[in-house]
Amino acid sequence: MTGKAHQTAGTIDEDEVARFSAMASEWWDPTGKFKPLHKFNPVRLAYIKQEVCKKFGRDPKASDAFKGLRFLDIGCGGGLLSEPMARLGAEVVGADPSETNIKIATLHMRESGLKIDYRAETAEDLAAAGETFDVVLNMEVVEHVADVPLFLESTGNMVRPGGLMFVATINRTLKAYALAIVGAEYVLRWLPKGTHSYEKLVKPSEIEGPLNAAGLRIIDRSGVSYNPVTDTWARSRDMDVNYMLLSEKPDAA
Ligand SMILES: C[S@@+](CC[C@H](N)C(=O)[O-])C[C@H]1O[C@@H](n2cnc3c(N)ncnc32)[C@H](O)[C@@H]1O
Ligand SMILES: [Mg+2]
Repeated sequence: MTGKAHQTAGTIDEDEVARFSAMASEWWDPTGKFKPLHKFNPVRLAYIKQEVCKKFGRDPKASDAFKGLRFLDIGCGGGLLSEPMARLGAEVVGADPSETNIKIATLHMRESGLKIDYRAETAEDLAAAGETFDVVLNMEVVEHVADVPLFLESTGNMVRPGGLMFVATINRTLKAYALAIVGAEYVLRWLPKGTHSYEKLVKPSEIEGPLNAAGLRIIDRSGVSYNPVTDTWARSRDMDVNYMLLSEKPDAA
């Protein structure tokens, strides 16, 4: 510790953003410090595809299933979600307060031959600019922000009527402390020590309240659980550790 005062501004916790910037070169290394996100990707991408296609009446088999839909990937990091969305035809804004992350994401997007609107901005900046989206992806970010209600309100307000928001995070339970912090950081070393702090973890009710206040309605809740035999993650009913919430904004009357 440096003894320096803990700096926060709006939803930004400077220590958190600096931690991600320092690891940014590893975003696209499936065996590096972001290995858990690479491992999560199949289950979360399948879920997003299924739910977006259901909501917007798209054919999940179509290569351009998301054509004409505008997505926000908030806290996009290196773009592990932005790229597959763009590949399905979505118009994607990827935003992250870390300039370093945005540089890495932009380089990788060019190598992939995709077009994504990457911005080093916060949710509150985008909301203040009046941006709106059909789908907001809010994945593994809420446990790293300085002001959870402001973050959820800002992202929630940007969902268009008839639109969706996906939130994924880690619950604040003893089981999550044992598995997602002690297990994943200290025993298995899947993540660098200090990646998650127990007191910053967020309970589902602490997400649902602010989302309801922003006019969203929760339509699905699921756990995401690890199977050590297959070394894969799958959706489950156990929300005690990793979980996802899907919410929708009702159509304008
Ligand atoms: C665990 S990563 C998740 C990356 C990406 N969403 C994914 O799931 O692949 C968390 C990201 O949140 C970003 N972040 C931290 N504070 C933020 C804030 N206040 N607003 C938006 N993003 C933030 C970090 O820079 C980092 O890229
Ligand atoms: Mg996390």
